[in-house]
Amino acid sequence: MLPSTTTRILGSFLRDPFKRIGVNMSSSSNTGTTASGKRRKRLRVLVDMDGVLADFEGGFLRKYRDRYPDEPYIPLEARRGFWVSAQYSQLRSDLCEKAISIWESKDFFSELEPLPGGVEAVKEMAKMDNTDVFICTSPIKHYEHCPREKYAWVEKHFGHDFLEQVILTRDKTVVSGDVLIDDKPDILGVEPKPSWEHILFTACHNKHLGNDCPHRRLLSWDDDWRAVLDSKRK
Ligand SMILES: Cc1cn([C@H]2C[C@H](OP(=O)(O)O)[C@@H](CO)O2)c(=O)[nH]c1=O
Ligand SMILES: [Mg+2]
Repeated sequence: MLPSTTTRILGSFLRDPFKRIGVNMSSSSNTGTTASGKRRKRLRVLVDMDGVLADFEGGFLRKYRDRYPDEPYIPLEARRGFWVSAQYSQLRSDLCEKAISIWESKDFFSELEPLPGGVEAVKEMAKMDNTDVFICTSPIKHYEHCPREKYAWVEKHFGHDFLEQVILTRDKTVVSGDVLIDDKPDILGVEPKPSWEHILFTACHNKHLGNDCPHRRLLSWDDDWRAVLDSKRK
């Protein structure tokens, strides 16, 4: 049985008591109404976590150098390719294991520093009319610490209620949305045509990609993310 309108509105209020319920009520489908009476598209924004909100690369390098002070390392300016372990194994094959040991350790994900402006931007998005924001992040398969620590990170930086907005998935192509802001250049999965447009968030490992990479970019959270969202409402 379909939930009644009241149940849906109540559910939406309980999920986000700070959102203006009046706007949600006028948007039982995916549209809302502006002050001028025009229908406005309701937007679903998916925001990646590592490399977009949380500083995976910086956190990795710091802990790798602390644990293996005598081993060679790759400075962030020299990072190429999404997978850290792939580049470390090119440096010396046994460094692959050492790199992996860092993000499989307890406290790695929970202690990542926020990237500048990211938490503030997502909080602002979440308050915008006609906008639903989700943090869409992939856990590593070594699951002892990572999934719990990703939730702990969101709770620490956004508060307990925002846990409602977390999507943990290894396949982001099956998640529906209008945009996915993500630092991984190739996001593949079982769905060949994901509903979202991938906006590539610039990171040390992807900034050198030129025309090989067809996506629109956000250079940082200082870049005009509001314009990107507006472009998807039209
Ligand atoms: C192994 C590895 C993981 N990650 C991140 C990406 C995923 O998080 P996210 O989806 O939040 O970006 C997570 C699991 O792969 O760890 C990197 O960014 N670089 C790496 O080299
Ligand atoms: Mg990422």
